[in-house]
Amino acid sequence: MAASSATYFFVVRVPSNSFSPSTRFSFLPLFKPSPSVSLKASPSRSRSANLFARNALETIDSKGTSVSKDRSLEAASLGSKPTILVSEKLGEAGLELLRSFGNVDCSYNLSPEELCSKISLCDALIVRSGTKVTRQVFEAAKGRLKVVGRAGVGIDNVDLQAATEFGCLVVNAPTANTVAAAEHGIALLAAMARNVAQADASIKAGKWQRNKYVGVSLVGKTLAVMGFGKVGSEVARRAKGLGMNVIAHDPYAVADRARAIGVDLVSFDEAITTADFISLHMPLTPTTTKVFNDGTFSKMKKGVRIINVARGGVIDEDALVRALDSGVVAQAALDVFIEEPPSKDSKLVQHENVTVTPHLGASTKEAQEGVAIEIAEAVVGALKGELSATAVNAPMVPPEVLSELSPYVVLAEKLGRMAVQLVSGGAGIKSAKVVYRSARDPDDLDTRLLRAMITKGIIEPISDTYVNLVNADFTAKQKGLRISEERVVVDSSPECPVDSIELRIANVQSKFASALLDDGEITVEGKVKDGTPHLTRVGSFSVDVSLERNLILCRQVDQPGMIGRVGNILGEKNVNVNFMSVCRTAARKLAIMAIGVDEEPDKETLKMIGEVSAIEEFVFLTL
Ligand SMILES: NC(=O)c1ccc[n+]([C@@H]2O[C@H](COP(=O)([O-])OP(=O)(O)OC[C@H]3O[C@@H](n4cnc5c(N)ncnc54)[C@H](O)[C@@H]3O)[C@@H](O)[C@H]2O)c1
Ligand SMILES: O=C(O)[C@H](O)COP(=O)(O)O
Repeated sequence: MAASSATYFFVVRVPSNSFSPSTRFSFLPLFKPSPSVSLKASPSRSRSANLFARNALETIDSKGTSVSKDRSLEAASLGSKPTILVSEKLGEAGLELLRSFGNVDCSYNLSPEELCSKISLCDALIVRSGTKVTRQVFEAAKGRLKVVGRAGVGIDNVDLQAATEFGCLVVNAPTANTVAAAEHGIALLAAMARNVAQADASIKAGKWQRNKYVGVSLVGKTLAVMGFGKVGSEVARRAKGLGMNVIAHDPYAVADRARAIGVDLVSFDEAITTADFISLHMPLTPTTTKVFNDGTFSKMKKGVRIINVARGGVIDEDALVRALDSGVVAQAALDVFIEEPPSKDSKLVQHENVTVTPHLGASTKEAQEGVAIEIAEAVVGALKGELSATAVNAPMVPPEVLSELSPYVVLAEKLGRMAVQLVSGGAGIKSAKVVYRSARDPDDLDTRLLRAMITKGIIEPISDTYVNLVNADFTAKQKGLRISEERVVVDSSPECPVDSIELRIANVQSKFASALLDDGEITVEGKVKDGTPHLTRVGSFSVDVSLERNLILCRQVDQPGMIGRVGNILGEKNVNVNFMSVCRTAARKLAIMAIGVDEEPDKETLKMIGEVSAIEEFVFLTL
């Protein structure tokens, strides 16, 4: 049954007015309008959506969720625009941008229950550090939530694992508040050294305590910056300007970058044992949690002063109280706490040698406007299907790579969809192999996107799981599907990233035996021609048919009149043929006919095709 690859084939291009090839590429089609509503919104619906946006803004700062607000959210969520829930205060410029794209509901101070009850009506959620985006939130979203935007840097309040499992992209705004946070760190450093907060409180209480509030000087002192990233390096730069000797500890920082601003990178122990001031700027991760504890405080210079504008959780707060009481730590200035807000009777907050601010690091007008724009752009881009440069739980693919790979991404998904439909009982697929033929060096071809789309193509037709670049690998693992990849360097133009993609599925039965190679693997291969994905091989049969909507594959005994006979059946049933390709092993021997059709033929039409005597087997595939 398998034909040699040296086959004859010819192609009939059937002009069709009704078909318009899909030109828009979207690798992460995150927002899909509600299926219950027509995509062409009536003018009245557009008006009500705009009205909704206005109403929503009027809910700012309202505690709790009024019935009328949720009704408008429900109404808007059915429309053709995405619904974006903003759960903490966001700069106006960002809100404007969001409103120009979707329905925006600003509901602040939601309880966890209120957030969970709203979230299934929302396509995107924008938070700052005050909203905990837990697994329960993703569960309650029932698959609708596609993007979480963190208007700021730290994403420790978002359950990233759960986001990934639910295919929800998380993006942050990592740059716009850097300077604000660094300035706040310096403000706390200076205020602490000169007892500004304590002296202010004292004088307001009617006292005049000049001897009590004698401070310490900064010039000539050693500052250890723990975490030499964006904020840490800006703090270091400013501290140098104050005449401090700055050292830094960061296991991942580049020494040259530090040296360029006159900072030595040192070990953790050297940093904490030599510093007079220690300023914390690392993220909260399992490794940094409570990294400042009884053990580490005991190694510090007696009388050290600590500033924390990073995350409360990097310090064991009880241990810090002990270190302050014993005098090992002379003073601390804290903007962040394990629990926010901290309890009123927190020993740490109430300690006389502690200066506190309520997580104000990013709170300047300038930073908040910048963050709002940065996050709004990222969320809108993600909803449009673009990959954000600030994606936290998805591989970052540079825009130029993305645009180059875009037609191959479509091809990859269609090959996956095709292959799974060729398997009888598709759910039993355990492994798939993808072979990329390319003139490029394997290191010069990023296939993560292609692999994700093949996974999407294989999984989506046989399950209700939504697959995208975020959750593709996770979902494949969950379903017990192992995707292996092979790259074959071929002699073609390196201008073109991929010459062909071949997908093989082993250890399965096929409902179209001609799709099996001699080794028993279902094999389909495709290429991109003039920007359009084409099927170029099924099993060992060469074909050439553009992968557009629906495809009928027939194996037949080659004889005159076959194209006409099948074409007539389809024509009589008003099924528009847009492409046809026939490949045969030799004249009057076996042939494979691939027919692209715009409409899905009904069962009767397919039965009639099957009854054509020369047709040995056929399959209908939806792409
Ligand atoms: N208080 C605020 O309002 C405020 C504002 C902005 C940022 N932040 C927080 O400040 C921190 C830093 O922000 P950023 O924008 O500079 O982030 P960043 O990612 O640019 O820098 C973090 C640095 O920490 C380093 N790091 C990671 N693990 C470390 C470890 N174990 N020891 C030492 N260094 C380690 C990383 O290599 C990185 O260079 C984050 O926790 C962020 O959430 C707080
Ligand atoms: O990580 C951050 O960006 C800061 O902690 C700012 O948090 P905020 O947005 O809640 O002010």
